[in-house]
Amino acid sequence: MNVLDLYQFNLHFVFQSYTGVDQGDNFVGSFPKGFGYGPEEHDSDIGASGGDEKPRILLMGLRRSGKSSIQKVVFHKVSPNETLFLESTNKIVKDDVSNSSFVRFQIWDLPGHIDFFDPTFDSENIFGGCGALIFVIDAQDDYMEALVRLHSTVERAHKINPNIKFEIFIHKVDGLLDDHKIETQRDIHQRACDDLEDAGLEKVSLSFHLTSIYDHSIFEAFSKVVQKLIPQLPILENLLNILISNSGIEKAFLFDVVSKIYIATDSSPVDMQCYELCCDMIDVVIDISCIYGIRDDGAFDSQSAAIIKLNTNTVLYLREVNKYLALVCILREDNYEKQGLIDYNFQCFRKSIQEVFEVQQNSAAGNSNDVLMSNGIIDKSRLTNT
Ligand SMILES: Nc1nc2c(ncn2[C@@H]2O[C@H](COP(=O)(O)OP(=O)(O)OP(=O)(O)O)[C@@H](O)[C@H]2O)c(=O)[nH]1
Repeated sequence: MNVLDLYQFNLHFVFQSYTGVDQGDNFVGSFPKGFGYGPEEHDSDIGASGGDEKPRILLMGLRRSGKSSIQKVVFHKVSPNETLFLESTNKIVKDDVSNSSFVRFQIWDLPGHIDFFDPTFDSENIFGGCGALIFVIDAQDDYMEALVRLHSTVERAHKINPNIKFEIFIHKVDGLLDDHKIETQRDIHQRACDDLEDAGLEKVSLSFHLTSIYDHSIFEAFSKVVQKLIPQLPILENLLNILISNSGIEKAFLFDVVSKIYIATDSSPVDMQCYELCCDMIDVVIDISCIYGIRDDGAFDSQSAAIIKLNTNTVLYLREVNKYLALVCILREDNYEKQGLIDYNFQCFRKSIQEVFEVQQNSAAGNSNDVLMSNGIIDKSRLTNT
């Protein structure tokens, strides 16, 4: 069920600006031209060299476990039902996700049948430049074979690159009852860790996520994977903490608009319903922009903003941070009375984010990590509550 239905809210839009897109080629709900991850999808033979310095995320797992579906749903806006007809992947499929400075990486979808001992499988290159390895396990199937495969994959990958982060997606949990989900996660966790311990690899840490393409869990899990690859994460979290504590905001997410993965949030726990609500708000804003927008170079600009008042005395507040990032906040209606303060604090927040970008660029140009560390601390006095 759509979360928006649950809340039965009265919709009050305040579009301070919606500079939209050309309507000719796009129907409502689609992403406008030039507002996607781009068609840079390459097929590659096993062992072909990547030759790109962007962080790499590998999608691995047995055949039909759901790897390609995850990639298509999260990064190409394919609807979950359409994945029923996806063909099996026979080669490594590389997908370049470069839509913002914070979210720049490649996803490599590896076929389920890969043989590590095949001489054409260049594991040094494939695991060597990899930031995170997502191993997908089909929770609706017998997972014993998948666990054996997971173990050999982790063993091999860790030997080549000890810095890889291993993320286990216990996938297709939409078919399981709540109790069964928890029990499956516990069992897989236990067995996978026991296997590693037996092999003397107890120091290798695995993270587990319950996922499905039929709800927001896959976006949430991907958000967490991507966040681990963002060196500026502590700075971003700190900025969000300062923003919410000075503005009477309950929860704030910094969203990558296209994928709807959140690249940072404040340090209060993430409630799935809040996350879904914020995702739905982004969809609504894009749809409205597509219908009523007047510009053809993107759905947003720096002045774009939207406010939705729910009949639960809650306000959703969305502001564009830049072309790719949006701040989405949830706050009580009473606190929204100080809109000027929130707007002012947001401007400071946005400026600080830009500084983080600039420092990152300077750092890349000067090839100095020190620059990032020394200049990355944002001046707290810019977020004021006076
Ligand atoms: N119920 C359910 N089915 C899913 C989910 N994710 C993927 N599937 C289905 O699983 C089947 C296999 O998905 P693929 O994405 O082709 O699997 P794959 O791992 O890429 O397969 P190979 O390319 O053969 O390695 C498809 O019919 C999908 O619709 C999910 O979250 N829930």
